[in-house]
Amino acid sequence: MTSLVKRFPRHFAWGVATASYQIEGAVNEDGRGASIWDVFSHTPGKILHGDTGDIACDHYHRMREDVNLMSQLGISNYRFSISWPRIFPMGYGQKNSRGLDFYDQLTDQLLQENIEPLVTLYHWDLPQALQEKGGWINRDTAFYFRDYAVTVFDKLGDRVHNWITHNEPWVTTVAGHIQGRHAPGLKQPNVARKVAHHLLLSHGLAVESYRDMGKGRIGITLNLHPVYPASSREEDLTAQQLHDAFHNTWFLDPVFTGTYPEELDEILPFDNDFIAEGDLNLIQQPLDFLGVNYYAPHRVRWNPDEISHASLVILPEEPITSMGWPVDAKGLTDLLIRIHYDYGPIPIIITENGAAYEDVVEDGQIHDALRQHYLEMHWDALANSIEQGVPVHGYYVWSFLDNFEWALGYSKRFGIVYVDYLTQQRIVKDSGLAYSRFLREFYEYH
Ligand SMILES: OC[C@@H]1[C@@H](O)[C@H](O)[C@@H](O)c2nc(CNc3ccccc3)cn21
Repeated sequence: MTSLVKRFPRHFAWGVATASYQIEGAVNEDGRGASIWDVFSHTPGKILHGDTGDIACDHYHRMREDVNLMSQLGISNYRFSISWPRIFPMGYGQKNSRGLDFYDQLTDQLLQENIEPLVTLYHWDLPQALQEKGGWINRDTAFYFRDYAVTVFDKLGDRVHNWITHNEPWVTTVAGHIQGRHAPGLKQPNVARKVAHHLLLSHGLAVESYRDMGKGRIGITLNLHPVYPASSREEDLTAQQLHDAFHNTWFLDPVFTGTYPEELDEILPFDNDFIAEGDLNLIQQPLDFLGVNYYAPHRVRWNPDEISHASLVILPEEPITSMGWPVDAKGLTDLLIRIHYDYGPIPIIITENGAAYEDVVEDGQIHDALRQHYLEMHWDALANSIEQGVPVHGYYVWSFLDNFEWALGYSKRFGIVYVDYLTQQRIVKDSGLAYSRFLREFYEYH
């Protein structure tokens, strides 16, 4: 392990990540408005076991304890998201000062513990009031997002200098509007291109506003996968191209080149009546970094019945996590090198990487060797990327705490800290202790 710390630059930002709806709870407190995830999780049949984020990790009431635990573990960077409906219960208009106060106090607590905040403005919890006006299908939502971002920049921008506009707009678009397995639960492929465009437009508007207000760094986080063909057959190579457009270049291209990939039109044709003059220039705002959420590669075979014309292939004997995702750290290196050579030397931050496994509490401990091994393999792959010239500036474990895993509720645990949801007790897992030891070695070496 010690040799690993030498392979990362001195100012590399090691951290942990969470998201508001997944950990906060307190959904009806201090003036918070409803989000689309409150509505979705309370809709029968949408979430495994009928779980909701009503309480989650009760982080809204345990914030100081949680920040203190990060500090005890030697964590010096924390990525969290802000709940838009805590700030604007109706999505726009009347601000909720008690909602702003929570994030103000969280920021101050982090800085007191010498933990650098990385703030995500949108991690899927759209105010329900905006969904009732069309949500991301409505172009107005992009401008409401800009106004929300400006309000948060104004409140926290003197102390928060690292910002992410959106977490995984692909998931909001596809899981939320095509597959229906995420909020708002729509199955309308014909609106997907418009939803993605409005999400990207809101990103560009927020970045443009930040350039007038702030002196820090701002980027976007995309969930990206290297895409490998299952064979060298022509149809599998075609599947690779279309799947890559659907999962990766649909969002990478507009953000970095101001264009949409032509391959996408084969699988999601659209009449571009929703693209206004200047939109793509706005979306292509220069960024300070690209956030990459990496969990696993995609190996694909041709399947015209799938929207991307590709099905995922899991090789026999290939190790998988309890999400069914392959464990392949080299995929991270392959992905970062591709981004670097296709989109230029944009600084990269791994804003999420982690694994869910079945955790068992034994004598008050959790011996999660598989998760620890997963993480260490990916740190090695990240070092390989840096050694091959990719400017990686940070890495955030998903997640600090076990939390509400969207449609899977509390059935999947990604945390390096175990949460007993009956008692809200936090127990640092072996992977969390290993991370702490690694961080200590890193800071001692540098
Ligand atoms: O699933 C684990 C995490 C999730 O808890 C985070 O909120 C989210 O940002 C997140 N993104 C991925 C990777 N992308 C993905 C999204 C939907 C289905 C499968 C993978 C994993 N995760």
